[in-house]
Amino acid sequence: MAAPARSILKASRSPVLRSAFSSVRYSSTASKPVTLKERLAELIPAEIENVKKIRAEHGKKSFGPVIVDQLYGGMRGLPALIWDGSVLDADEGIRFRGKTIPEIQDLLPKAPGGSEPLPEGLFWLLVTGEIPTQEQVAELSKDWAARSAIPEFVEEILDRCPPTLHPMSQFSLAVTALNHNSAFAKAYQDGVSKKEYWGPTFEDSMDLIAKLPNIAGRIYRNVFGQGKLPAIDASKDYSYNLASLLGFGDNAAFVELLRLYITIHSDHEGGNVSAHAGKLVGSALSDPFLSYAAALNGLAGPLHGLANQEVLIWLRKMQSKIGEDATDEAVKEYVWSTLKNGQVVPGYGHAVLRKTDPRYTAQREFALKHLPDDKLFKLVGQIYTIVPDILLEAGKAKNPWPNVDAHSGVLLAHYGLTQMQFYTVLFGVSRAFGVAAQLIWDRALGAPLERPKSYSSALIEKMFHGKP
Ligand SMILES: CC(=O)SCCNC(=O)CCNC(=O)[C@H](O)C(C)(C)COP(=O)(O)OP(=O)(O)OC[C@H]1O[C@@H](n2cnc3c(N)ncnc32)[C@H](O)[C@@H]1OP(=O)(O)O
Ligand SMILES: O=C([O-])CC(=O)C(=O)O
Repeated sequence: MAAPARSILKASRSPVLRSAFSSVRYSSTASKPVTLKERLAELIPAEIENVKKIRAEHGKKSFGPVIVDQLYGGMRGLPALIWDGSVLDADEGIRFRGKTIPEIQDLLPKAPGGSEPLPEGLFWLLVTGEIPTQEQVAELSKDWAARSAIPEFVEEILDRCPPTLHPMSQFSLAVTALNHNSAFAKAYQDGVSKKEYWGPTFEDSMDLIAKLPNIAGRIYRNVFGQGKLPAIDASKDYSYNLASLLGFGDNAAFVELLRLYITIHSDHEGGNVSAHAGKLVGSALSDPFLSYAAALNGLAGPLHGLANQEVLIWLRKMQSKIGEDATDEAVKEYVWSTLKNGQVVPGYGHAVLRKTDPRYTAQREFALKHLPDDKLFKLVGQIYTIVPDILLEAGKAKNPWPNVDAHSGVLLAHYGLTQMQFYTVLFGVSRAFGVAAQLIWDRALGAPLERPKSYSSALIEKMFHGKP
């Protein structure tokens, strides 16, 4: 993050943002840790006041002009959204509540014997701005395990899907169907006051996250014929259970990989397609299941989350064309042929980032530790030395460096999760953490219906006709 943005965060009056930099709050009662919902209930009133104050002091201040190119250019750089869980700096990459990936790897609680952060802790951090205790994280694992069962009719929906239906479409169907039991939808019908929206949103968000492993596991086993689903183990953490549902519970390194994977894919500020889709749909007071299904439909696009599937397909095609131990020259030729065919190099470039994605680096470090001799990992490393120069020479991409998707599939494939059509489902499990955290805050802070202004080209021509 750029230095001014960092100091703004540090100087923030927001109790939530400020707490990311201050010491951890522990329970006053020794026997029972403060739950996430209790902590939220403590934080919300002060944050409501804080937002009021910001709007009173700065509400009429400008971020600068909006130019016509931004309307035609996918709104790049247009300041348009509030998103509290994370902020992205073009050069440094993502910070979760002010913390870099190496910092959260260091600070968040780990599983016994593990060295990667537990995603439960990341969710706590996204929601509260605070690093939870080991006990609080263990309570969250238990809570999610207790909420993890999916209704029988959702199981039936998944079982009836043809295996040829893409796993992301199945995922979105199942998440949409969870709205059947939405606490928010019910509370709204029952006439809940606006001030209470956050409570049922919190319950739905917790249910959503908790149920995703069972949905993902069922899709994986149905589509790829991997046999019966085991039961969730209430004594284990979220990532262990997800790994177990996929059939990899006895592989400790894979479980660690999932802990890292879910943590780093969780949030990438608010303007990316999936996060924004979730927030936008949530602004109509659609419940968290409907909102997150919208996010998943965006994540399923090849320029966004599906790129992790595309990377593996591209790498495998490359290997079959030029062999496993190809020379740099052969790789260069293959990359150029991709560009000359009018295709993008998947896993490279980014709408905001302008340097190597720190999530790529975190995954590379995991690979160096656990699978340094994997052939596909070596190819990924070789490509890193080749693609940026080619993209620069081609002269179009603003960012020639790799993003998170350039590395994730290689790690999953190493442990035997080779079905790349499934990869974006795992991304979707993780991204729910960030979208859900913001949905809770949006409802707590009374975020309004989103409705930006659009213009026709004819009107733009008329507005600026004859003006320099
Ligand atoms: C989780 C995530 O969502 S991370 C991103 C995952 N997506 C990918 O990896 C797909 C490959 N990358 C891309 O397509 C792009 O870099 C995106 C979609 C991520 C960002 O798009 P933009 O913000 O429009 O990028 P940018 O401004 O650099 O694009 C300018 C031009 O360079 C091209 N370009 C950008 N990245 C690449 C690439 N990796 N390979 C080839 N061309 C590229 C764009 O297609 C565009 O071409 P055009 O002028 O003919 O339309
Ligand atoms: O930030 C973006 O535009 C894309 C995204 O979600 C990510 O990189 O994780």
